[in-house]
Amino acid sequence: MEKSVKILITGKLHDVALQLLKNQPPELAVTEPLEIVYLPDAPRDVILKEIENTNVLISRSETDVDAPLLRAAKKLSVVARAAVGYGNIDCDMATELGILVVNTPGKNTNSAAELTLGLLLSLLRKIPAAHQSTSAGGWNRHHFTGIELGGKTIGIVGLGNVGHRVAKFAKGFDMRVICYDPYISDEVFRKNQAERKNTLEELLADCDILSVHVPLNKETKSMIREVELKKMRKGSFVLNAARGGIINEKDLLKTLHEGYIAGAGIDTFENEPNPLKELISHPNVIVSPHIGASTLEAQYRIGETIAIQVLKSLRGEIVDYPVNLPHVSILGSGDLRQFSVLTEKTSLVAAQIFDFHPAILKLTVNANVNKEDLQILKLSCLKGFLSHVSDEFVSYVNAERLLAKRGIQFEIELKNTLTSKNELLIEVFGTGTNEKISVGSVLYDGKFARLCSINDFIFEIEPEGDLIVMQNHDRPGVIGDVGTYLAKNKVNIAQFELSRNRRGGMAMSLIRVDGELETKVIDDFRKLPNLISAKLVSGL
Ligand SMILES: NC(=O)C1=CN([C@@H]2O[C@H](COP(=O)(O)OP(=O)(O)OC[C@H]3O[C@@H](n4cnc5c(N)ncnc54)[C@H](O)[C@@H]3O)[C@@H](O)[C@H]2O)C=CC1
Ligand SMILES: O=C(O)C(=O)COP(=O)(O)O
Repeated sequence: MEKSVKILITGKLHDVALQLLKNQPPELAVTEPLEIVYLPDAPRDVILKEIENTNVLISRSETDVDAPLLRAAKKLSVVARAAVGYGNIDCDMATELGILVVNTPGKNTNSAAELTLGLLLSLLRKIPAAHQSTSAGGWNRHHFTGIELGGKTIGIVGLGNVGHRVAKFAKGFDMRVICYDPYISDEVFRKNQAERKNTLEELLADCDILSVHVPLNKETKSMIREVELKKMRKGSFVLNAARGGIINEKDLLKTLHEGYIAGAGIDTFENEPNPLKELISHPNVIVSPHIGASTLEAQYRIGETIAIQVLKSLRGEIVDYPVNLPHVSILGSGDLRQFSVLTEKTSLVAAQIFDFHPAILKLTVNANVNKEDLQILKLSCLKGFLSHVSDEFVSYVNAERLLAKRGIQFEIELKNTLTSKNELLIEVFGTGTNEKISVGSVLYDGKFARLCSINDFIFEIEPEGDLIVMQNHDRPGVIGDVGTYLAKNKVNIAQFELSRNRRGGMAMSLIRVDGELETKVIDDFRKLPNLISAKLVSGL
């Protein structure tokens, strides 16, 4: 029976995602059948059980993808976060286990920013309370006198996707916008017409409304405590549509009780789905149940993007939004993709032919690629090498860590001497003198891949299927013996390439065979006359 790939979905997804996974467009089609298990409201114990044989997990913020869950997953290769914030995923553990984490940045930006403004207007114009009173038959116009946004100063912490959109909307309300974000350039501030504040303290002292739009991490957890809140002017307002805990909830509650902070609009809480009761029921607090991303439009974009990320990862392609991969700019580049496949195969050849303890793995690239693209070639090289020498599951995600664990040094060199073809050389050095092997390959026209050298021997052979790498004395009859032996064992030769250093000297042959070679066949092959060595290279 054909092996299927299990995709477990533990959060509500737009139907477009399910349809894309079920009816894959030809350019994203995967070979194995997909078993889609859609459990948007499953409790933890059910998820823990289901995860065991899951290959891909798609989740939203309610699923804690923590170390116990990741460890319980025996076959997991991708965690797809159908949104932006991935604080609910133990990315370090995922990396350790070689699991790729992807997300969908930018797809819910507008929705999150609109909700932030919605909370702000609701808060300053007391809309929810006015609604409640009026719909209950009341008509109390004086009680609901509010405050205008126009002319007020909003202090934004984090001028990223959501922050800059909030800034734009706030400008539309004639607000003054000031921001604190130490990680972005002056240019971005200028583009967003946001006044830069160099410290959080400066921002707090100068705003009427504080809105946080940073990820929750060690640095931002409780970055706004009582002491920070009290640096704001008395009667200021705060908004949190980012993550619960960025503004310390107990401290916020205290300043609300004291009347120091006039009100708060909150979408995200420290303890979801059971937020602090006193906070959510405070008369000056307006709340929503983490719905910043919950619009039809955002969910459509997220659903579409996450399904594409999952299909790309299953096809072994580079995904657009990796969370725990070094950034690579390979996107859409077919040539680079072919070149990275060739790099992996060349490295796999190298890994199968050296017979010393490796100390250094070196990749030399002679091609028209930029420095960022080199990163993907590096990972391909490490993956190819380690998938043969390591028993652990090797992926782009954990390849660097696994190499470091083995104490093997990695070197990389980029030469840009040729533009018409992409060449690469992989060298493995041992600790002793003369302990060195090198394997070279070339990609012609972005599609024709050839292995072209092993040490000083020159070839032109397709890196496909199984190869016998044979060293022999350059004497008459060797090729005949090899042909007869393989034919006797019903092994068909797909390609035979012979190279020698000098007449009557040493020769090396690469024999590409159809099908997989049995161990016994290669063991007996080594006993043929005039052979020095014969190595089997498989998995190409
Ligand atoms: N309520 C909801 O449903 C939603 C919540 N979010 C939350 O909002 C956060 C922001 O989302 P995006 O704008 O898309 O992310 P982003 O990554 O585009 O922006 C985050 C910004 O915060 C800045 N930053 C990081 N650490 C900082 C620090 N210590 N001090 C000041 N600035 C800092 C970064 O430089 C970056 O510019 C997400 O991490 C997510 O947790 C996002 C979308 C929906
Ligand atoms: O994008 C984010 O960070 C969000 O908070 C949205 O999360 P959700 O998809 O609603 O679980």
